[in-house]
Amino acid sequence: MSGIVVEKVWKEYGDQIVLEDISIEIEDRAFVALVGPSGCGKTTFLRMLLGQEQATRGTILLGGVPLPKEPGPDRGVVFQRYSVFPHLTVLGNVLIGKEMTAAGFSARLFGQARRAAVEEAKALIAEVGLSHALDKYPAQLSGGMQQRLALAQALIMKPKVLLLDEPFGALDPGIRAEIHTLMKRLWHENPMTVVMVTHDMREAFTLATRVIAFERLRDRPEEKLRYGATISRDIPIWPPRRAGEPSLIRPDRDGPVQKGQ
Ligand SMILES: Nc1ncnc2c1ncn2[C@@H]1O[C@H](COP(=O)(O)OP(=O)(O)OP(=O)(O)O)[C@@H](O)[C@H]1O
Repeated sequence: MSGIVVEKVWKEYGDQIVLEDISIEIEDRAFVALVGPSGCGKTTFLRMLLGQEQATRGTILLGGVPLPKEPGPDRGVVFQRYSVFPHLTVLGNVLIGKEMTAAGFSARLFGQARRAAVEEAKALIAEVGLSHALDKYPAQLSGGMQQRLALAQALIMKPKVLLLDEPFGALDPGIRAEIHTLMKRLWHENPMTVVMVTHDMREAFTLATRVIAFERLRDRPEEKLRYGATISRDIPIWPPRRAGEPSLIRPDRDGPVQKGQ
């Protein structure tokens, strides 16, 4: 199970309260979009889910158990940029997670284990439409291709939760629409919960099952540093989208997406 429960979470840096009293239940297989003004703490929240930052107060549960205090293979992440390793090829970038976990310190796989990992990586690379670029390096790829690669790199570890920090924010509108279709397909096909930070409301409403807005509700100058952002809106998408299920009302918009679309 990949549901997330956030209970009375606060995040403070020194005197500055970034997030205050956040409580939310994110159901298994949801696709949550986090929106809100710049600097209100969306990335900080995502980094807490990743395990890169710890809550100052409160608890976060993943699948009913406390979140480990460091990033792990159960949580994949894709940033707006720099998610992939520049010195590894497309294939190398997708294989690296498997190599690191299976082979530990030497970061090498051998024999049958390597062949199986290469096959799995190639299948995933095909899923994201990069089969023709197996031996290319990230610098030789367009921005959209790099983000497709970053998705494949995260997904090979079969994360319970995929965390996306404005992953498509730097892409041109046409490329962005294509990658949205891919993202929908990946969410329908992989048993994971997705939490995505975005500035783009259209993107939020195109992809998500639920849109959560963070906001600093009290913003008097004298209180500026002593109040953090909290959840100001929690909007379920209607008609509802459900992972892996065609929608009776809007199958073209909300149902599983065919490969090649
Ligand atoms: N490691 C840190 N140390 C101190 N302050 C930090 C740290 N990380 C973030 N902050 C502060 O926390 C606040 C929220 O930052 P965060 O990046 O989470 O906001 P955001 O909503 O993601 O912003 P944006 O939409 O512009 O990316 C900012 O005031 C930032 O300066």
